[in-house]
Amino acid sequence: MIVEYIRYRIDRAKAEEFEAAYARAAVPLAAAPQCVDFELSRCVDEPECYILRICWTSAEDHSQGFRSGEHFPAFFAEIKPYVQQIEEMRHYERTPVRGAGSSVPTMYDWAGGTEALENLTKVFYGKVLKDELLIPLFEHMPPDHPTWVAIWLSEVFRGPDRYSQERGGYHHMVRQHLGKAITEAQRRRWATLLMDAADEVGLPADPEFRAAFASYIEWGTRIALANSQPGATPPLEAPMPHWGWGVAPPYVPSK
Ligand code: HEM
Repeated sequence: MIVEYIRYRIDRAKAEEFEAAYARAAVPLAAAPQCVDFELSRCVDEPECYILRICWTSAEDHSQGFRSGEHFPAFFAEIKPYVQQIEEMRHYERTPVRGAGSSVPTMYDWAGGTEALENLTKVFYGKVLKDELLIPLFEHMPPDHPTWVAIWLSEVFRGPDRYSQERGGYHHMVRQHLGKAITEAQRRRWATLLMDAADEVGLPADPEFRAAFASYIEWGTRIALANSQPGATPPLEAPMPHWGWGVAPPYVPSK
């Protein structure tokens, strides 16, 4: 992916016209398969200055694919009158320095932290040990298993990285599922009992949290099942997965 920055200096009297032209140009831009996303911002301190950021799948895709593609003529027709006002138009490579801020709470905090997740797994494994489909897999589990799963979930949901620091991270976890030959019926029961436990211990029940939580559990259980099949050779080293809110961040009423 490559980021293109285009800086404009637009006469204040033309600002409204310029923004309207870009709103129209956004339609063919959004339709172009080479375009990842884009955003036009106006400078608060110097309102004549605008910056357009466009992420392209690659510099070549932009210069060759988009410019000779079917969406370019409609895009260019709208912005052509402003080409003379461009002060900079260049591609930038992204660096690894990036991240999310803390304006949105982590799923870990929203869930209630380690205590809430430990409570969840305690109640959950109580159910597992009474379930005839799951007992064969878990009857010999060590007593601290629920705690370690809670510590894993805490780290996945952006809480403390204790599973990595104290247990061996992804490398340790992935090996626990190898050779277990988990069936689809067992996977589904595992996920269902976890959701029952979430209700029972009062994990936040808002649609946003439960949707994000369930999506991790669906993903994780499917991976556990795949990794557990006879002959499966999953990578034994990989970064710790982290899960966020996805398309629906938590609903916080405005004050
Ligand atoms: C999101 C899904 C899942 C997560 C996050 C998860 C997490 C974990 C973790 C962290 C461990 C190692 C705990 C430790 O460090 O001691 C583990 C072990 C294990 N998991 Fe999972 N797991 C998932 C899905 C499943 C499913 C679907 C099954 C079977 C239906 C399963 C069966 C097991 C078993 C049998 C062990 C070994 C228990 C033992 O030590 O005897 N897991 N899991």
